Parts: sequence; structure tokens; C-alpha cells
Amino acid sequence: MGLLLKSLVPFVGLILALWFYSKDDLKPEMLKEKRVIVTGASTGIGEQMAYHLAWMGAHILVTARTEAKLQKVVTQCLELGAASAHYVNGSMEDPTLADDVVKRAKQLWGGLDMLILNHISPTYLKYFDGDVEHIRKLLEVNFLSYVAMTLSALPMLKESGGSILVVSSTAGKFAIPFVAPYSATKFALDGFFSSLRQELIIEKVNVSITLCVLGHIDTETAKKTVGHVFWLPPAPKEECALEIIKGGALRKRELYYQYFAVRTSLLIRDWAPEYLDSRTRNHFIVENVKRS
Ligand SMILES: NC(=O)C1=CN([C@@H]2O[C@H](COP(=O)(O)OP(=O)(O)OC[C@H]3O[C@@H](n4cnc5c(N)ncnc54)[C@H](OP(=O)(O)O)[C@@H]3O)[C@@H](O)[C@H]2O)C=CC1
Ligand SMILES: C[C@H](CCC(=O)NCC(=O)O)[C@H]1CC[C@H]2[C@@H]3C(=O)C[C@@H]4C[C@H](O)CC[C@]4(C)[C@H]3CC[C@]12C
Repeated sequence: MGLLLKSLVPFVGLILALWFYSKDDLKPEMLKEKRVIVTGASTGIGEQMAYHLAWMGAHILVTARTEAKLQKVVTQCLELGAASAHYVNGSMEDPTLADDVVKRAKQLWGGLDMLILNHISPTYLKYFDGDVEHIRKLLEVNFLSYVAMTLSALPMLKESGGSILVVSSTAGKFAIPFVAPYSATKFALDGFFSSLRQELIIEKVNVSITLCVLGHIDTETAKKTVGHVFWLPPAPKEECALEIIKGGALRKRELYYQYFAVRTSLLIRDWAPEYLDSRTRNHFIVENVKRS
């Protein structure tokens, strides 16, 4: 009996470990023929997500303001193997755009499987200068348009049992200096979408919401904005984009990239917030930060 138990325990352990790791794997077939909207996809992480979806064979609808860049992304997606690729250009400052993009998806495909909310209005990294208009604009583009797109897309997502991916930031989870207006919009996303997720679960609605909490990523915008003030090296946008898609396809509640650094910061946040504050401040070269 003792011998049986001794050999059974490692065996069960192995089976559990295999089950745990195998369920955490993204298989490209999961995205094949899926109908996906990616916002803010003319550059940066959004553009890279479109390319990953393309080689996996998804139908893709990208949006941003700059038409010429979107046209190039669409061409590249088709070359990489997308089932189809289209764009809608416009600014999310325009409250009608969210609905127009979702309507275009319905017209093209008759349904939707994945909504990736990623766009942000250009933001600065400096001491807060009292510019309330800037906060208002960021709330409109980075937060309210996410809510509007979700509302328009929910009926189609309910029908397909689809997913919503909300791209956020460490600045939406703990205090990072010099990005006060932007940080406010990312905390708002967490509040809104985490509450909505609870309601969907209570109502047994099969739509997943994945909040993606990203650290410093090497997009051109980030390099320009923080290259001279933040000394920790950025992580690659291509890998980041793939991790986001993986998190959404596996219907995770939250996704952290880079996993270890972000999880560690979140653990410290809850037990030693002053220490996290001071550690974060020390990552900035404050002499290089603009005052206005
Ligand atoms: N890079 C980083 O270090 C980090 C990024 N993140 C998050 O990742 C996401 C992507 O960031 P990143 O790739 O660096 O950003 P980019 O600046 O590279 O891309 C932003 C995208 O949003 C679009 N956009 C800008 N303004 C508007 C608007 N008014 N209406 C519609 N679209 C607009 C841009 O295109 P166009 O100008 O053509 O409109 C572009 O496609 C964001 O949600 C960001 O908060 C989070 C943490 C760190
Ligand atoms: C550098 C910040 C990440 C800090 C971090 O994760 N530290 C870990 C730790 O201390 O343990 C970045 C977090 C938010 C970024 C900013 C952002 O997301 C908005 C803009 C996005 C744009 O594409 C690039 C510039 C940003 C201002 C971007 C800059 C880097 C962050 C401040």
C-alpha cells in the first residue's frame, strides 16, 4: 500500500503539471478564421498584434487616424496570410466612430469574435501642469471610446462567445510619476471592465474580458517619450503583442507583461506601497523631466 502511494503521488503530480502547462498554450488554429477588431493598429503594439493575427489566419479590421499607415498594415497582413484585412480610419475623439467600426465588422463578417482595445491619444511625460482639457481628451479617447466600442460590440460577442482585450499599463495599477492624466484613464479602465466582468459572470454571459497590464515596451512612441527619462530597458513589442493575443485567446482574467517584473511590483504594492513608490521614482532620471 505504502509503495503504491509512493509511486502514485509523483504520477498524479506529473499528470497535474502536464494538464496545467498544456492548457496555457496558444495554438495558432485558435485564431484561424476568427473575426478580430484591433484599435490603434497603425503603429506600435497594435500593429504587431495585427501581424500575429494575420499569420494565424484571422479576419482583421484595424483602426487608427492615419489612413496611409493603415493601408500599409492591411497590405502586410494579407501578405502574412490573413483570411481578410480591412481598415477604418478616424479619431476616437469622434463619439460616432466606435459604433461605425463595429458596424463595419458586422457588415464585413456578420459577427465578431475578438475586440482588442489598444489605442491611446498621444500623451506626454512631465510634471502635471494643471491642463484639465488634456485629461478630458484622454478620458474621451483612452476610456469612453473603449466603453462605447464594448457596448456596440457586445451583442455580436455574446452570440459568438467572444472576448474583449483591454490594453492597460502598470500605470493603471500603481503610482508612476509624470503620467497623471494617462494613469487616471488606465485606472478607470480597470474599474469599469473588472466590474463589467463580474456582471457578465453573474449573468452567465460567455464573453471574456482580459485586462493586459504592460510595463515599458520598445515602441517608437515610448522610445521618443521616455528614452531619456526612464533607465530600465524596454521589452520587445513583438513578444508583447503575442502575449496579449495569447492571454485573450486563453480567456485569462488579467495578463502581465513582463510577467515577473509586473507581478513582483503588484505584490509589493499591496504589502509595502511606500517602498514600491520609492523604487519606481528611482527608475526615473528626474533631472531630464520637463516641468511644462
Ligand atoms: N509602449 C509602452 O511602453 C506602453 C504601452 N502601453 C499601452 O499599450 C497600448 C499601445 O501603446 P503603443 O503601441 O506604445 O502606442 P503607439 O503610440 O505606438 O500607438 C498608438 C495607436 O493609437 C492610435 N491613435 C492615436 N490617437 C488616436 C485617436 N485619437 N483615435 C484613434 N486612434 C488613435 C495611433 O495611430 P494614429 O496616430 O494613426 O491615430 C496608434 O495606432 C496603449 O494602450 C498603451 O497605453 C502600456 C504600457 C506601456
Ligand atoms: C516606464 C513605465 C513602466 C514602469 C514600470 O513598469 N516599472 C516597473 C517597476 O517599477 O517595477 C511605463 C508605464 C506607462 C508607460 C507610458 C504609457 O503607457 C503611456 C505612453 C504610451 C506610449 O506609447 C509611450 C509613452 C508612454 C508615456 C509610456 C511610457 C512608459 C511608461 C511610463
